[in-house]
Amino acid sequence: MSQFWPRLLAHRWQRQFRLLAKLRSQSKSLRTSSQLLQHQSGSLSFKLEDFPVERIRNFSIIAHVDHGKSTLADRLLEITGTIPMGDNKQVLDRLQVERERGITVKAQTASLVHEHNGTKYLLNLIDTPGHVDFHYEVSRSLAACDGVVLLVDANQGVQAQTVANFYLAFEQNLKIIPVLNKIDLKNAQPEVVLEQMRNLFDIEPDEVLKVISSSRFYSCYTYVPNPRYDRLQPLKAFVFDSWYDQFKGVVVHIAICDGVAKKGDRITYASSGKTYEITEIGIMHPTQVPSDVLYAGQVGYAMMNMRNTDEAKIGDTFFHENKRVQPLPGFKDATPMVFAGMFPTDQSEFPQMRNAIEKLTLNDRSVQVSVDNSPALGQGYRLGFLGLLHMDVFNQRLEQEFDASVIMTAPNVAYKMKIMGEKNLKHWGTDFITVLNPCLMPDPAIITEYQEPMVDGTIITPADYLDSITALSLNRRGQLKDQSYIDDSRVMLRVLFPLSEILVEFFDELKSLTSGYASFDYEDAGYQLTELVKVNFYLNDKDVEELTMICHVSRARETARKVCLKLKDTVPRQQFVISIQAKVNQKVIARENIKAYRKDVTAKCYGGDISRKTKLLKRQAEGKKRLRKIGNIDVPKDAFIKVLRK
Ligand SMILES: Nc1nc2c(ncn2[C@@H]2O[C@H](COP(=O)(O)OP(=O)(O)OP(=O)(O)O)[C@@H](O)[C@H]2O)c(=O)[nH]1
Repeated sequence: MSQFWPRLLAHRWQRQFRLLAKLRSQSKSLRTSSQLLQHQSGSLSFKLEDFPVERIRNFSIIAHVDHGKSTLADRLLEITGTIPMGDNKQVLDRLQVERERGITVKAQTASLVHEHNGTKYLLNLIDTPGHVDFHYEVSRSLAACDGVVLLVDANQGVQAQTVANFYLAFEQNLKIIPVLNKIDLKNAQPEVVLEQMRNLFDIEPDEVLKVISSSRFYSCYTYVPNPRYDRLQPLKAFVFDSWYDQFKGVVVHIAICDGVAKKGDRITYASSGKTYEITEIGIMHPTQVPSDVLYAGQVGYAMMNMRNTDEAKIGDTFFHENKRVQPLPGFKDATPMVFAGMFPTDQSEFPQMRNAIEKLTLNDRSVQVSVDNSPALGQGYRLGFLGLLHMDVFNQRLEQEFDASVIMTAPNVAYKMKIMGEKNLKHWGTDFITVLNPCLMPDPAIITEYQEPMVDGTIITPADYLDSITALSLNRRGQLKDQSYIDDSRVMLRVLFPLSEILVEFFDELKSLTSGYASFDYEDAGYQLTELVKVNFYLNDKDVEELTMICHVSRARETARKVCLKLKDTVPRQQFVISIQAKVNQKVIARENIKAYRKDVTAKCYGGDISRKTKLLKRQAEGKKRLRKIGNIDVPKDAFIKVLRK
């Protein structure tokens, strides 16, 4: 039945449905928040003034995926009476995408008060994501901390992200409190894991706290040093996160270094010189609770009637108007690894999509945004992400939090190319260009050198799988750099991979080869010389630009064949034969044919009902508007997406 519905109606209906689902999920999370707020009676039961820096502890919980960070945060919130005791599960994972996927994608802050040996402490804890794609969140959070709790699962042991997170904290000179978690599990091997920690991090077994569901954890914050700031100095506040609240506008997360910030204060941002009035200020307890004031060493949120989302620059410093202080160094920009085009499903929705992207990137500064245009998909953006999961989550958040309906093209990496010829140098403005969009790759005749992005991969695996992992790595053009045992039966491998080789299905293959026992993490390793080709696709000799791709010489034929087959399945038959070809430098490397088919929409109308025939022909004409004409071939717009999606 639905195939006879006008598409627009179906599209509207889908949007309505999404909106309804969104409202339902919002009211659910509002219920949870209001329960929490009721528990807090809407105000704080303590005074922030009573917490000088000596009685403040700011720390992050860091670990590999699923090692128990959010659960530990739940227990701490309960033990300190911040939330009622009960069946609390990952309370700080507030986003719908986090609840649905069961992973943390956004670092979340909570301030709590706990009494230890007769002294009350103000704890500010940050629950961080574990997945490599969100490591920017972790590194940003560490800027507001003096220490970290490094959690290790006693069953799984040290994993690839444990190593990455350890070094992140180590390089920032933070106090590391090692905690062995899940020691209640039947298969827990605390002795083996302690040995791994000694081998890899030089941490002695007696330095490690052993906990079951965090029951003994609460006292470990006493090992975190207190912040070294001064309440009596002029105000210096550091902005380490920001987000857009539908009702309240732009909200910033701040760490007060020196001085005191109060509601009504006029403050100036170091980077823009713009001045605002603080309209609300408070702490996350664990939801926003106004306190009207924040003192040196404390962490909280503030609102200041910003008109544009780009005014809340993460990494910025603010101070009292006319009382300028030396700003803090800020953050290094994230280096995007994967790029993809993003277009509205309907061009008339471009303004809504732009608005949604602006608001969401306020909460996720690791996304790089530039304007893009495609002949088939219209006006849109080219976005840079830290990985495929990051790209997927961003897409889902756009739909769930902003009701934006978007199309994403296939992901690609950024290649570098050296070009020659004076005319070309003038045209490009440089002899070394970065190509983010394969369509914009110059003619290979003027390219003298190709470079592709590389990553340093860390794989931790039981030794039994060593041979199959080595074979997989070689098949992905990996170069084995190092191999060492971290205990009697587990090995850590360092492999240099071309980034393009680990983007698609590598992780899944690794997991299935090792029955889920291997873990993988990677970091940027610069660029390396390579051999690349541009593959163009043609339908009856017409170039289909949006399918153009750049790949390694050795991969061209296999990739081209896959895309041709997918096109054959996706492009509807027409009244003539369609030839599909993939070419490199005008040489055909793969081809398929789609047989002719004569479609007569009026065929089912026997008899002479002319009005029915006219109606069918009119509907067919309307349908053509949604088609992209390539030469004389009508291709539905979603056919590209189906082909581009791997
Ligand atoms: N048996 C046992 N299970 C635990 C313990 N701590 C956490 N878990 C379980 O481990 C799973 C993962 O816990 P999370 O707290 O979501 O892990 P996480 O590190 O926050 O996960 P990401 O945010 O996705 O990286 C959940 O099913 C928890 O119930 C523990 O001490 N013992």
